[in-house]
Amino acid sequence: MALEPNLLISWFFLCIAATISSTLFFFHKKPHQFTSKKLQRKKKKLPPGEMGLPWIGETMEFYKAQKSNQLFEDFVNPRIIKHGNIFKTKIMGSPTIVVNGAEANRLILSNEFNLVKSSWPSSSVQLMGMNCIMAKQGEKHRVLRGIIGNSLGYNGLESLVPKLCDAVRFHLDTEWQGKEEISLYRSTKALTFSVVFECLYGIKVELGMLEIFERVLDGVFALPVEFPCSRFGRAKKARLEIETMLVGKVREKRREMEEEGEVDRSNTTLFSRLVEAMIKGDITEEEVVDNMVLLVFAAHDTTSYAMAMTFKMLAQHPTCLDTLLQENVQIKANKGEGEYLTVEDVKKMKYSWQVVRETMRLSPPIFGSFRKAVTDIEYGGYTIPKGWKILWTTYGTHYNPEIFQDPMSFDPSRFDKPIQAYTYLPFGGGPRLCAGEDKEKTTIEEASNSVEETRSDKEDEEKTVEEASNSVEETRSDKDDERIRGEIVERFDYTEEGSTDQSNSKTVNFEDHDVNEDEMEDEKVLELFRRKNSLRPQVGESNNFLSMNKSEDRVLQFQEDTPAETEQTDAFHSLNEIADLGAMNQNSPELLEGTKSSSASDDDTDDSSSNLDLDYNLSRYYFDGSLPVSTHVEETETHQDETKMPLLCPKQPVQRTPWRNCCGLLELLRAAEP
Ligand code: HEM
Repeated sequence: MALEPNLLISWFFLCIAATISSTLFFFHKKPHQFTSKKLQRKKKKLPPGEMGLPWIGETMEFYKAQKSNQLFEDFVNPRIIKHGNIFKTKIMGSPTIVVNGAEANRLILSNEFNLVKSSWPSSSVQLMGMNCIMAKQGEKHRVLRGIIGNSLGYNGLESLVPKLCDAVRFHLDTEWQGKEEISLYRSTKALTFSVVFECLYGIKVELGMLEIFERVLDGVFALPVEFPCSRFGRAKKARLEIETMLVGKVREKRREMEEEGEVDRSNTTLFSRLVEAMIKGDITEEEVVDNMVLLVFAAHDTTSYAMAMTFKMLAQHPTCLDTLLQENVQIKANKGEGEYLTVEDVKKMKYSWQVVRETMRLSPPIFGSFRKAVTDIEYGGYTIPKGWKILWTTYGTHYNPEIFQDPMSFDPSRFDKPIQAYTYLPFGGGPRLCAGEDKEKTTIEEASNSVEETRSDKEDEEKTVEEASNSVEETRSDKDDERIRGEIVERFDYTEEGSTDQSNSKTVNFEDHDVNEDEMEDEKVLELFRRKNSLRPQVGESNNFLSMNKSEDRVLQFQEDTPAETEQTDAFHSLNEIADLGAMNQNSPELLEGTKSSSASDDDTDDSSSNLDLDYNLSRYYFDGSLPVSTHVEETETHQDETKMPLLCPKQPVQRTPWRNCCGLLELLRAAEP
């Protein structure tokens, strides 16, 4: 009992100590937390821009621009002018930051898995498959990348090149030989589709297969609403058909390979490599099938466009065509009768590759693509909040006069000089750099060469062909490719989603932010826009702008006046089911209508009278209606001596000049001479 007062005193002091320390803690800690949060919130400055209407945001403007194939010109560019190279918007429920410029490209593309992750709309993921490489992160991505990359790298190409030669030759013989009219884009599509199936998979293309795949493609950017009659519903049905077919092929291949035992490495296809990995247990059957589906689209839809545009550019630039032909003549001069091209020959096609690169600078087959921030990213004085979508574009640098002088002119020789990293991005960059870059290069160049072979049979008699130089320097692009590939392997650790490795990053914050995550998760944003052509000027190039618009208007005026155009479009409708182009399709008949009417109402069209021939020809670039009608090269960029150059019209009869060795693509260009 005597201890009681002491206990009380101790208790009393204890209470006082606790009160003081908790008060100190409260006053010391809480205000600090409060202040820092406030400061942090203050630090998070969103880029300028408008979020538009609730939920819908600026989706309507976005769709409208996309529908008229003017996504950059009508949606991105006006906002760059207003807000700068980085701006915010909201598209299809997702808050999105659009970034432009080399620095931003580097930050976003090189920090895949660290700061951002690839982010596809749910319609695309459902149609390509949850297990395709584009939807994979981390280790799974690395494994798939290894399998695909090995088949498409230069080593894999060694066995692929002869097959590509055969495929191109066969296509020219069967589809071009003796024809007076060629639908160029349809033709390149059919060619690249068969190249993927027959050369990469070793599967014979059967009648109707391309059409089924086109039905899937039609739904890739549609709203994921699955009614039997909706575009997405039709696409899903087509995907199921493909899946059933591919599962059968995969199982058959597996049986075959298991019975054979050791695989003959010299004759492996991408398909057999995928199945081999499945047998080893590295990937599943679903992964094999989904990646086969994805690769069909990734490979054929892009390459066919690049190929068609390359031929168009060559048709419009005869001096470039001559130089390209010379290069091919020289390569052929060193080949024996019936001898196949090799990867080394392809490497020598320096100028041919420059032509293709320049074409893809002006008309990149892919507009750009979307990512999603996996953490807050500080860039350019602004915060890109975690969970927001990020759209990087090829156009932000491809059309920049500070990077590419006189950006709207077609000048393959600009690739003589080194190109700054992350300014030229038709194949993307970073860990998701296109896996098929080398193969794409080879297919297009082979088409030129096969054609050249037929042409030069005749030319050989007329010309003394110089000895081809076997020591053609490795192009800068080759070195670049190697470097980038090296970067992918060495620099990027395949850390799982949400990794906080900041080695390549700018300032990175890891705090959560106020934006509703459910909203972020909405995957309905359109991604990977194939930006067709319709050349437009760069921001601030007002002189160019005017003259180009005039030029385009003239073209469009003629389109309206040219009955051939309607015929072509009609023929296209009856030819295939792709004519069922919905509102989202950039090449829809509505687009044709829309373009016509807008041109008709423009006053500038009168200026065109002095260039009727040129415009008439230009106006014929329909490519089956699958490309925008306004494909043309502006008068300003055409050399004086080229202005009367007749242009390749895929549907234009070429009877004026007899076909010499008639199956060549480039021969056709020649045949269009007046
Ligand atoms: C002109 C032709 C081509 C162009 C312009 C092109 C463009 C691109 C671009 C821009 C990307 C990156 C997308 C992104 O960052 O989200 C990409 C990725 C990819 N491409 Fe291509 N591509 C072409 C041809 C091919 C071919 C022929 C193949 C295969 C045979 C292919 C297979 C792939 C694959 C698998 C990916 C995904 C890579 C990954 O996620 O790691 N592409 N392509």
